[in-house]
Amino acid sequence: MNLILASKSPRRKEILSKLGYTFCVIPALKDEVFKGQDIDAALKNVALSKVKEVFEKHNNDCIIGADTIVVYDGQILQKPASKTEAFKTLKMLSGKVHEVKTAVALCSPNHEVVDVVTTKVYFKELSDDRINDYVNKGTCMDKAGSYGIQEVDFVERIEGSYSNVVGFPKYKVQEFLDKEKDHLGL
Ligand SMILES: Cc1cn([C@H]2C[C@H](O)[C@@H](COP(=O)(O)OP(=O)(O)OP(=O)(O)O)O2)c(=O)[nH]c1=O
Repeated sequence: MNLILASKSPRRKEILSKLGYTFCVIPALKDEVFKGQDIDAALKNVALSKVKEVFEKHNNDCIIGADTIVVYDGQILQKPASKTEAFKTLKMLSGKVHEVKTAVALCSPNHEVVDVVTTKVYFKELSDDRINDYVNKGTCMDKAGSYGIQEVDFVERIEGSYSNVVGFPKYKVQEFLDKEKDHLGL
């Protein structure tokens, strides 16, 4: 049984590699649809849909994937549609606390599992110039909440997993893959 990462995220690929796993990357292609009132349940569904899409074509393998969102004041903040939206999002998050939630999902011939990890992130007060400098670089465009914790100094402190904010909570990924290690020949 082979391990497949159902993600185009370079950060997820890097984290899984650093955990010592050998795998191939086959991103899920379907759009992410958040449905229902409960944010955690909707996020789990999105992560599961990614791994199930890839498992349909690779049903003898172990597929792991994830979906990350930022939640502020009950709002789901995904990747920005424009730099203007990114600026507005970061101005809204300035000086406030928000949550970053990542759902990790695994699907294999042996079992299917999904769980959500939440990290609280406290932002510093950010000036418009500081926000503009970051947004104009453009690297915010492929990141939930319009920022990458790994590339900004906006954060006062966090409560919870740092790797979860980046998009792949190491302890959860390890927990899920430990259950598959015999089948993965590890
Ligand atoms: C909040 C935050 C998000 N992110 C990234 C992680 C994810 O790549 C992205 C959230 O979008 P996702 O839809 O979770 O992932 P993706 O589109 O990058 O890849 P795929 O759907 O194929 O798995 O935001 C950071 O890199 N740093 C951060 O601090």
